[in-house]
This record gives sequence, C-alpha cells and structure tokens, in this order.
Amino acid sequence: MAAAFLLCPRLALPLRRGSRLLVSCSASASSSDAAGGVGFQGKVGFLGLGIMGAPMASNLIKAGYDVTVWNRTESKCDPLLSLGAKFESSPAGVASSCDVTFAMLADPESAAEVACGTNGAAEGMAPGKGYVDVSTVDDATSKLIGKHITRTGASFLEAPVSGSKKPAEDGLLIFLTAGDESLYKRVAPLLDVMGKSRFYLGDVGNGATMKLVVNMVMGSMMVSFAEGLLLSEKVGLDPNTVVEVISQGAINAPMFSLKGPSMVKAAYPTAFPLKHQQKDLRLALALAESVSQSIPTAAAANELYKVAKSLGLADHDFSAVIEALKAKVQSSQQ
Ligand SMILES: NC(=O)C1=CN([C@@H]2O[C@H](COP(=O)(O)OP(=O)(O)OC[C@H]3O[C@@H](n4cnc5c(N)ncnc54)[C@H](OP(=O)(O)O)[C@@H]3O)[C@@H](O)[C@H]2O)C=CC1
Ligand SMILES: O=CC(=O)O
Repeated sequence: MAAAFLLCPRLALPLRRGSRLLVSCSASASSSDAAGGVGFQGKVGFLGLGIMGAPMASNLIKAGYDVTVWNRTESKCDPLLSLGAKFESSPAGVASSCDVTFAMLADPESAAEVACGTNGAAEGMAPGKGYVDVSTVDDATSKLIGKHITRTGASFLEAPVSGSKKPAEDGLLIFLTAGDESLYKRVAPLLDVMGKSRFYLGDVGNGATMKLVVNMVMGSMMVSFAEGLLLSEKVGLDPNTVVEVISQGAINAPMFSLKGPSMVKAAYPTAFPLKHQQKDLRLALALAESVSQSIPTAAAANELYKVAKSLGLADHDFSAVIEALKAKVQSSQQ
C-alpha cells in the first residue's frame, strides 16, 4: 500500500498517512490552522480546571480567546477569572453561552456526568455548537457522550491528550482526536494554542483507544524503571548513575530523566496522579479483554498501582508506584 508522509516540523518526524486513518500534524501554535485558514472565531468554554484543564484554559485566555470556565470546586476558577475568563455556574450554562466547549475531567464517570447529567453540557448544546472532550476515557464512554451531544444537533470530537502538566503549561500537548472532522478543522487553531501536534484518527473511539494504548505502555515502563532503580540500590549501585546511563542509551525516554532524580529521593510531586494512571491501565485491560488480547505486563503493572493506591498514594505522582515495590520488598523480608 502506498503511504503518504507528512512532515511535522516541531517534532521533526515523518508521519504516515494510511488509507483509513487520516493522521495530520500541525506545527504551529499560532491562531492560524495547518490548512492556512484563520483562527477560531467565537466563544470558548472550558469545563474541569484540574492539573491539566487549568493550564490549557489559561493558554487559550493568554492567546486572546474569549473563555468561559466552570469547575465542580468553584474556587479553582479564580486564577482563570483573574486572567480574564468569564464564569458560568453549570456545564449547561457554559455550553449555552459558548460556541465550542472543551471538557477535561478525571475519568469516565465524571466525563459522562458533566456532559450528560443534570445541568450537564448537553443541556446547553444546540446546532452549530461543538463539544470537545479531552479527558482520558474508554471508547464506550466517549461514544455515549457523543450520542448525547449530537442528538441536540451539536457536533462532537474526542481529543484526549498525551503529555503531562509541564507540556500543558507550555502548550506542547499531543491531541489524539476522532469524531466530527469539520469540528476538528474548526477547533484546530485552539488545539494549536494548547498543543504541539494533533492527530485525526477517524471515528469516535479511536482517539480514546489510542490514548489507552499509549498510557498502557507508559504505566508498564514506569514500573520497569522503578524495579531497575530499586534493584540497582540493592546491588550497591548508585541509582542516579542508572538514570544517567539510561538517559544516554537507546531506551532513553524524557519520562525517565524527568522523574528519575526525584524518585531516587522518594519525592513524587504530582504531575500525573497515580490514580489516573491506574484508571488508564484498568481501561486498557478492559480494552484488551474486549478483543481477547493478552497484556500480562500491563496487568502486572496495574496490580502494583493498585497496591500504591492502597498505601494512600492515589494523589501522588504515578512515579510513586516505586513505593509499592518497596513495600513488597519489606513484607517479603519480614
Ligand atoms: N495530569 C496529567 O499528566 C494528565 C492527565 N490526563 C487525563 O486528563 C484528565 C484530567 O487529569 P488531571 O487534570 O491531571 O486531573 P485532576 O484530578 O487534577 O482534575 C480532575 C478534574 O475533574 C473534575 N472532576 C472530578 N470528578 C468530578 C465529578 N464527579 N464531577 C465534576 N467534575 C469532576 C475535578 O474537579 P474538582 O476540582 O472539583 O475536583 C477536576 O476539575 C484525566 O482523565 C487524566 O487521565 C491526560 C494527560 C496527562
Ligand atoms: O496521561 C498522561 C500523560 O503523561 O500523557
């Protein structure tokens, strides 16, 4: 099959355009889209101002967009209001006062509740409006949300992100979008403010599953890294040197260099909460089960994240999973 390649300048990577999935990549963080169109015209809503939502909304405000926010815990809106955002007291209020509304919620339950529940975003939707869910959820939840939104005549795009707190602050996220392609094109200038690249993956569900596959790999990688750090200490090596050696070789990953030094000091400042990584592994396991695929490494990693949660580490960074390994070592020595 002949494949077309797109060049993504900010990543300096060739991207393959296959016959089924249109993969596109925008290099620009300005308000003009990749096709050379103009910036987004209209009001932007943002629901969910946690670790990710707050900096994403903040970047939209700083880029000059007219942004209206809502968050379950209202006080988290204050820093955004100081930057010039408007406030609405419900997701429905945001959706009805905005042309396009983004949602960045914790998990499938909260994403569905905020979109489809009482006073949810769907109640404020109408033809011509758009809803972009950037939360990490499973494909069934995304399809459910899409159904509630589109039956109002509005358009739906799922757009989970790869990249953590710092990339969100720096506008360097990677968007994994799927759903209404004209909404994708319409919001591209907004995605380009918040991210460094964007992929359009076809039907609703493909973005969600892509995100789960990526985070399944990440969760297992972190456990493997934690095992290596602990083993190195046990055999008398300096784990800081392990971090340095890994950073220079073929298995180098920014995640190891970023998290390694603090893991060695048993410090876990939260960028990606451990409870969300465990949620993603749980959802990836269900996804694998749905197609009878065995993912034993991810299954074992998931068990460790569950142990870490039981140790009270749910709200720490996911690198705190190393504490679950330490606890296992201690209990085996007793
Ligand atoms: N942090 C990261 O590095 C990344 C996270 N993600 C994904 O992005 C999503 C958000 O992550 P993050 O910002 O870190 O998470 P946070 O836990 O910091 O924020 C979660 C948000 O969801 C809201 N929320 C939770 N439950 C409910 C509910 N029942 N009803 C209404 N609102 C609710 C919270 O509101 P309140 O403030 O009231 O608690 C908050 O706004 C998750 O799906 C995560 O997996 C994706 C990429 C990176
Ligand atoms: O979902 C987490 C991330 O870092 O991406």
